[in-house]
Amino acid sequence: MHLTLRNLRKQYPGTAALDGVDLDIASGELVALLGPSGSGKTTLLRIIAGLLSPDAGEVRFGDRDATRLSLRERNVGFVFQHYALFRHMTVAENIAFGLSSRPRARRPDKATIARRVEELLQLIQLPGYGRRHPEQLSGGQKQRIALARALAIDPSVLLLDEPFGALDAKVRVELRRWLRRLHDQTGQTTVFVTHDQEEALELADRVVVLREGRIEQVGTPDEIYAHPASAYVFDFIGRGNAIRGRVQSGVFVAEDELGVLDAPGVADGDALAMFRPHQAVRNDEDGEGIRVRVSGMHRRAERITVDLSAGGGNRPIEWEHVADDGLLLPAVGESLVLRPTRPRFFPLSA
Ligand SMILES: Nc1ncnc2c1ncn2[C@@H]1O[C@H](COP(=O)(O)OP(=O)(O)OP(=O)(O)O)[C@@H](O)[C@H]1O
Repeated sequence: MHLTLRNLRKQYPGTAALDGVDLDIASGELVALLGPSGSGKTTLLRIIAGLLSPDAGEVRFGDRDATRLSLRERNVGFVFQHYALFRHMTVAENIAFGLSSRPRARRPDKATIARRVEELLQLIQLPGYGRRHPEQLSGGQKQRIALARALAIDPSVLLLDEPFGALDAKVRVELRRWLRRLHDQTGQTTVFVTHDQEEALELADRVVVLREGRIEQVGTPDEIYAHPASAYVFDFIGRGNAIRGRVQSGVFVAEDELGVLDAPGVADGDALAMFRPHQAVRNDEDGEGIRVRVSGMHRRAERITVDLSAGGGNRPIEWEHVADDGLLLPAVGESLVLRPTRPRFFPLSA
């Protein structure tokens, strides 16, 4: 099932939760909606689900205009952040719910439902859990059951609203890999909401970055990471350093005479130079780079971060290394020139 979203708008008093969203989602794609709190992710997901009506715009499921259809009529599977399992029901009854609550004419018989439940328990790798009750499950298991329940109805599209948001970090990582494998098996069109960029980049075929109710960029994880369309995306997608300055004839001159960087092909004007903490080298010889002073150093697992400051201490810069025995680190207090190996330049509007 492919989805087409056209010019979706949703206004709340004082806030445009969605301000003209256009998006095409191909059949079988796993798309992540990524953005900070308040950027409109949940509003968009709920409009796709039919839980919320847009003020304007169109939602198409395949060739069908679904804008005014209910959740049930759209036949979507939905998983919320907080396990919405029915506590008084067994796992099997929970998974069966969407099928067993159908009107009699469309309800499969008991044996068919039982077979489907068994299939789904296998698929989510929890065979034999059918008789348990939700309180006998871990948080991660509950979310897998919630997913099985959403899949039971053979949904046209699977919609997941921060499904792993309430789980601890290690379980989250395991579950997102598991979800990716499951998706590769089922090929189910899936839209996944997250504010965690690592989760989006690891899981999705394509990532949609939202900002204040608009789409800032859509692309594969590699495109989004390597070619962020704006300083906003660069910043949101990973850690980054930023230096203000001005580009003139292919050279970026950092403000306050902090240094210069080659900026071939970049348009003249005020700009922000951004680079990742691990994409920089020391370059005291030929002068291209930013003059900095080492203000501190800390180690996190296998990584060492050197804290630098440029221009009298008010511009912190992080320079990250993977620790290895031969590494020659500068001393705290030392001055050096740091050359970003892959800087990106974004125009600064006045
Ligand atoms: N029922 C509502 N009434 C008023 N404003 C709302 C309502 N629902 C959402 N909003 C506003 O719309 C904007 C988008 O909200 P939305 O929940 O879609 O963001 P989000 O990206 O999902 O955020 P989060 O990650 O915090 O869930 C926010 O500014 C929010 O305050």
